Amino acid sequence: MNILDKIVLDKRKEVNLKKLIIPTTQLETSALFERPTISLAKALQHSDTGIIAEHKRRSPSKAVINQKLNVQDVATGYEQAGVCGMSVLTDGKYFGGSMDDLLLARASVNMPLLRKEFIIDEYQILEAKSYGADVILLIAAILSRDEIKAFSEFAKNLHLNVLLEVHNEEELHKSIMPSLDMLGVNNRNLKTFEVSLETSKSLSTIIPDDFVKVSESGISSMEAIQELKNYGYKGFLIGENFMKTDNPGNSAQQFIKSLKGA
Ligand SMILES: O=C(O)c1ccccc1NCC(=O)[C@H](O)[C@H](O)COP(=O)(O)O
Repeated sequence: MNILDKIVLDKRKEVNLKKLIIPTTQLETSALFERPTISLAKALQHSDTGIIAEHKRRSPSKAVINQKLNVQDVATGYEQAGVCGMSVLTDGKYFGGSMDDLLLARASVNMPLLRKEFIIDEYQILEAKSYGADVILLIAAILSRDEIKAFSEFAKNLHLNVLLEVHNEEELHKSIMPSLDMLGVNNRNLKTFEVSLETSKSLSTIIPDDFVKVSESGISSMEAIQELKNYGYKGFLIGENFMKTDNPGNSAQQFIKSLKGA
């Protein structure tokens, strides 16, 4: 069994258990549920850098990245650096994240927050909204077309942005639909962990112009961003490159400064 199948299997068990502890009615009546959301798609369209900075303690491909920092400091550092939005990994078993990370990030900043999760159930979308997210991620590799349609429409009804992630042509063709805001190309193959920016370049031509294009993973230089911009990318999701440092906010600030000066 590959790692993605294993993650999904664990996620189903986790979600089924969570439903017993916090019922959907409780999520829907939480204080944060009715708040207005902030659009990441709009922020990216109007940005000259397009950086979405991630909070990522560890990962299946890299084990430990940074266990020392707290999410509030990382979030405020990213906001002060001028990023367009922040991605918060909420998976505990494989990434060391939690829903509390999302909540604490929401309490600290006023920029678009993406819940980075393996979404396989509408329950997780309600959870995302009630813990302060503005955007959800849907991963084409683990969802059918019908699920992508149902989950994205469900999220749109909650005024959440939807970022749909693909890694190859087949996933892209399966996923194109009007209920998506952003199309993300993950440069990392989530089954083998191989990373290549060529994936973003080659898929760029077949992504319709109606979607904001986001390139994800393995981005660590401003040269890479400048090149990806030539392929129409507006958003750049960066995790490890910032999180492996002692001060991710500072790293993001330096990165953005050099991007703007280039
Ligand atoms: O990062 C991993 O090892 C990973 C493994 C399996 C599924 C997902 C995984 N990562 C999620 C992400 O998409 C990245 O955290 C995100 O794009 C940032 O990537 P990077 O800048 O390379 O940390």
